[in-house]
Amino acid sequence: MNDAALAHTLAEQAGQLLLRLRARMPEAGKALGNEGDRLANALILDRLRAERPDDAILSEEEKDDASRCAFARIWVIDPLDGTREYTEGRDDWAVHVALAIDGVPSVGAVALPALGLVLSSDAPPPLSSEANPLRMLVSRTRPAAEALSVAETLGATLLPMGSAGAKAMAVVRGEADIYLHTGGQYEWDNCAPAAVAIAAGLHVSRVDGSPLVYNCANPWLPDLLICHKARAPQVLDLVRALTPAQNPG
Ligand SMILES: Nc1ncnc2c1ncn2[C@@H]1O[C@H](COP(=O)(O)O)[C@@H](OP(=O)(O)O)[C@H]1O
Ligand SMILES: [Mg+2]
Repeated sequence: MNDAALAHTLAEQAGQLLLRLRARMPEAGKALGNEGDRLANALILDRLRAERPDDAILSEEEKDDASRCAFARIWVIDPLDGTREYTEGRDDWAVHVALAIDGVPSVGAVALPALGLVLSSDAPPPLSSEANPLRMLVSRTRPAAEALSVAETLGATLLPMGSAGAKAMAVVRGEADIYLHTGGQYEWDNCAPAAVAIAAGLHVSRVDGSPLVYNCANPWLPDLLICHKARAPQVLDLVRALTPAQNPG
């Protein structure tokens, strides 16, 4: 099985496990989230260790191992992104399985199990046109101030949604136009979404316009922009205008 097929299979299987678990204990709240994180992580990591023993792994639910920084190939895993939404019985949660090679999000699969979908970098859907007014995704629990400000300037409609994967895939699927986030995320929150969005032909970057780089010693990767390529310069300019200029002296 090639890397893309493996990512797709693991995201899909973990998603099915999470759906079955939630059907068994729908009211369990935090305990459901913890159990979902643990079981989905075990499923993905057991299989990865068996099938790709020479690759490094970074997972939200696994103790980090500093030796990973020496590896060119690293699987970056979020077994359950949008844990809060998962426990609330909502649809906006995801499973992320990505492979970064030399820091680049090269292969990825994002399962949206409650929607019965797996989006993957080897077969992304065709892009649709932007809507008018633009539709802009923000976190439903902690919308970034910069995103709210940019949305107002663009006259964009706000779409609050949980999960970085669900939001990124909403742009890939043509359900929304811009996902702009600032203030905090880790590599596992955005690596698989970035891989799928790049393969789909979207603009994917940090909010300063630089590329998202993976397998850094510190996995903190706190901001991103995903949108149509033609829209990116305008959004990046608007974010820059909000960022206080650095004082060199
Ligand atoms: N300010 C922040 N600091 C750290 N992580 C953040 C964050 N904002 C969002 N995230 C993480 O990004 C994912 C999507 O968040 P949101 O739904 O608010 O957009 C969540 O992942 P998990 O559900 O895997 O913890 C959340 O923990
Ligand atoms: Mg996450």
